[in-house]
Amino acid sequence: MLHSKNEYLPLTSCISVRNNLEIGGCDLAALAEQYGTPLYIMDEETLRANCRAYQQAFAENYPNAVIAYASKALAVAGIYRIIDAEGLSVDVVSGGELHIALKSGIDASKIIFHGNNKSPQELEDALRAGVGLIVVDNTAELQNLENCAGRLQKKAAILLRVRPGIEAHTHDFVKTGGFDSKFGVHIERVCDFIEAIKRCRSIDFRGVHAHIGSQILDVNPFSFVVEKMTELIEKIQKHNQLEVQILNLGGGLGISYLEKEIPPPVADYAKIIGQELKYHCAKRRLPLPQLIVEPGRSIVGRAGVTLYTIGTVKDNKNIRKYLFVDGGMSDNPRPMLYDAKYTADLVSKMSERKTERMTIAGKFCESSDVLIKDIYLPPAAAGDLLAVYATGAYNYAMSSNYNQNPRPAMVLVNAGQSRVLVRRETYDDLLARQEF
Ligand SMILES: Cc1ncc(COP(=O)(O)O)c(C=O)c1O
Ligand SMILES: N[C@@H](CCCC[NH3+])C(=O)O
Repeated sequence: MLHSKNEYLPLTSCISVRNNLEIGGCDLAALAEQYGTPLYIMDEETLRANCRAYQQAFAENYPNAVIAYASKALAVAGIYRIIDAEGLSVDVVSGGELHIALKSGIDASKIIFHGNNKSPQELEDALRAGVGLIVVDNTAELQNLENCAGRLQKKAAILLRVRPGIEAHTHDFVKTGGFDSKFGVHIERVCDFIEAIKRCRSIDFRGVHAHIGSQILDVNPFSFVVEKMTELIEKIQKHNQLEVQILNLGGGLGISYLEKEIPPPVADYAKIIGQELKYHCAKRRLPLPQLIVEPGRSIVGRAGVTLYTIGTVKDNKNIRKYLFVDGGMSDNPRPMLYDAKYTADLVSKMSERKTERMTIAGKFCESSDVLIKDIYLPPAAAGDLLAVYATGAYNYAMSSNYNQNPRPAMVLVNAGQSRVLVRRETYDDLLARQEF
């Protein structure tokens, strides 16, 4: 059965007239016939609803806020277009993401450019394009940017990335705000760094940025970071006599991957940030800054489902029963990298009892190529379709051609229609950049 309150399901999930799982008005078995598997499916309604939830929550709690989609989660032209149509700005983290965003029609002034090691070429591309903000990570980068902007006779509007010393409860590899992190400038050294910024003729300091981690399922770390950053803003205004116009708090709000995992609603996240920011600014007699938040996962994660075909059912008697699918670690490396958990259903057995404990493994030549360990499903057979939920973020974005498997196609579904956002790679694509 489908419990529509399960937050890992796309909003449009239901059972089709053919008794299969349906998303965006499209029967998943029909999508498998039309496009083949593995297949990434993106539900437009869920994606738009997530954008609107952010817009509305901040309009109600802190209207001077910009929502910038962190496109590292899924940097695909058709997705950028929807994000843009919903009125969000965009955060990019490489020349490649910048290129796709610009080609997708995103106005450069709505782009925020991140990265801890931007190359001189990337900085030049960003300046030439006229991106709205560049987030400076370190001294060498400040110097490169100053030189480049001077050469181009441009002024670079920047935020300074700060390492605030806050560790959110999340996997070690997706924490970014602690003092040991590779990102940003230690909060105690920010005022000195800003003195260096003041000596730059082609740099226009606009504000500060902090991002404390990803897949955060508790709003309290966000309230700590607001307190720390307003303390810092006061220090900057006193010590550097510079106005901090913008406070960027990064992204990080988590999503549901499993039934028991319940993320805070976006409304609560916006409320706590809005409340705390107003409170701490009033306490310190600071003007309210413009706020930027950069959600990635919580915009696209729930909208995505990956569809696989089961090839083999292998019973290692008394130990483990495997379902082998036609994808795996190359289309979703998150279980292997972060021990990430997912849940899944058999598309055509949605009403059957889940009586068998299975392990879903991929087709790659690695023992770690296991997508889901110990999931209960109805008895499965070769040819059954498996839908893995909440794969919209950091799946296609982190995919590879390991074992020379072509990447799956991605389709967008809405109101019974489907269209290709990314075509399936071919064997010739695998050879396309190789020389004999
Ligand atoms: C600077 C920055 N902003 C935004 C994000 C997006 O994070 P999330 O996908 O967790 O919302 C990240 C990634 O963690 C990031 O490093
Ligand atoms: N790639 C990570 C999130 C990293 C976010 C980028 N700072 C994940 O899949 O969970």
